[in-house]
Amino acid sequence: MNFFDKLNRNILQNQSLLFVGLDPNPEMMPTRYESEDIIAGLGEWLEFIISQTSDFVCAYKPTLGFYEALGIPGLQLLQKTLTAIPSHIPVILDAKHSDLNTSNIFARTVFTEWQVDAITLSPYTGQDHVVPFLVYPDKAVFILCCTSNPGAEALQQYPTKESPLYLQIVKESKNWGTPEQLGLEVGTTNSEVLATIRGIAPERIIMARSIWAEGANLRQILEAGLNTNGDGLLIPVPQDMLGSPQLSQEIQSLHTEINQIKTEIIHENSTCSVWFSDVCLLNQHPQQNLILQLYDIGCIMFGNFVQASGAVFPYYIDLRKIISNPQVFNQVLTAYEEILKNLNFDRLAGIPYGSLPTATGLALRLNCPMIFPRKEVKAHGTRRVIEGNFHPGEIVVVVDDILISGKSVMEGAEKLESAGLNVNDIVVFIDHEQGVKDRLQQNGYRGHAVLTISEITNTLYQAGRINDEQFLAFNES
Ligand SMILES: O=c1ccn([C@@H]2O[C@H](COP(=O)(O)O)[C@@H](O)[C@H]2O)c(=O)[nH]1
Repeated sequence: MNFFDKLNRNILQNQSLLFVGLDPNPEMMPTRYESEDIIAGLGEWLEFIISQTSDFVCAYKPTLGFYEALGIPGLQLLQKTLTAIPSHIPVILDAKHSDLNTSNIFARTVFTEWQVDAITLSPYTGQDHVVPFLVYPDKAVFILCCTSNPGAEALQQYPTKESPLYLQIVKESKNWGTPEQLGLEVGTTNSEVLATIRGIAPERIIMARSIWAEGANLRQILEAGLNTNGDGLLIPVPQDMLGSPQLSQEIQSLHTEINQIKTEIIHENSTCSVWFSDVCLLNQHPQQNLILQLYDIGCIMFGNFVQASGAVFPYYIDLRKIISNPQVFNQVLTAYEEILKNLNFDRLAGIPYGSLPTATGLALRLNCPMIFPRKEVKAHGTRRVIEGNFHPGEIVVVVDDILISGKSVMEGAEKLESAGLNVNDIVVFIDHEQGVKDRLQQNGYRGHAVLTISEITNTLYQAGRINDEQFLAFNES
């Protein structure tokens, strides 16, 4: 199970957004654990913390620096701590790793040997540093966006309060990994900072830090940091509480208080009292992962977009972007392939320009000759309407990105037919619905689509990527 699912399962099971920092800090260790053997005392304390809190948290966060500071016995203690954490609870190793040169080997050690589920990283070395951690698909990273340390302000707020560096980190790091694999670490006592980050990154898990430093206003923190589904925010258990012999009771009452405020906030924010979506939250679309990735790389946009026909749609699909993301491109090709393998054809044709890379990828994968009808015929050279070799009478399957009115794909098919080729099937990635497949049928073509636009919007809504307003705008269009 991947980090994201493991985390969400614990959030649900323990009804908790709380996480516990496991810091073997001798300065914070309660006196009742003091002994000749400091490592043994710290170990007992950490085991007590885990046993008292495991029913009330969604994750643990051991801080590597505290273990390292204790030398080799400290790293042995880390192993003991990791063993003591129940295996169903995700572990976020707080390493703030920042060295590009050691990133490959460090990622391998923490994820395959220590088997932690996620790690915190410093953003300064950029995406190159993050990639070695993201090649482990079940694991995740948290990017340090800001800290509450007053001395850090000179950097974090630079160059201006309106456009500070820490917000640039949030914006930039969103391009580095999917929301399932990349979360944000936000250390702040200021709920406005949290609210601004939530506004920029509505889809990310935010791991809040330092919120208790100035006597936190829990309600403000939750209002600022929760996502539209009322989660997506991890709250630290206050450090002082971890020294208490009544830890279990204290964490339980904090847990109750948070859930109570959270319920109130969700209730207050549910502005849509009469409208119920018909999305079934239990059924996950088989292509959910791919849909979310397409959304995250900017292939699916919501807003008011004018189409070629002049009509305004509440969304725009730009599948041309997939060529810049080989991992998503590959998955898209696999989805087309699933349909193509059941069809009968001699050649494959892409509709320029958007679908030429896809058709090329499929031709290579299926070892099938490719051709394409030109969009405009050149006034010089061969003046060919169809590029590539073919024999009249052959069957050609047409591949395109999205069907809106069906005009572009049918124009392409007609050019192929006027050259003596036969087109029976048209395969697209997205069907806009509203009768376009029937229109193809009336013109003698069978239309096939990997996804319909409503499957996409339902999935995005269900996953919290789009809000009620965007979802409603789509359904009313
Ligand atoms: O969201 C969209 C809408 C349209 N396109 C482009 O238009 C054609 C499909 O439109 P028809 O009306 O079916 O001709 C499609 O091939 C795209 O090139 C788009 O990319 N995204």
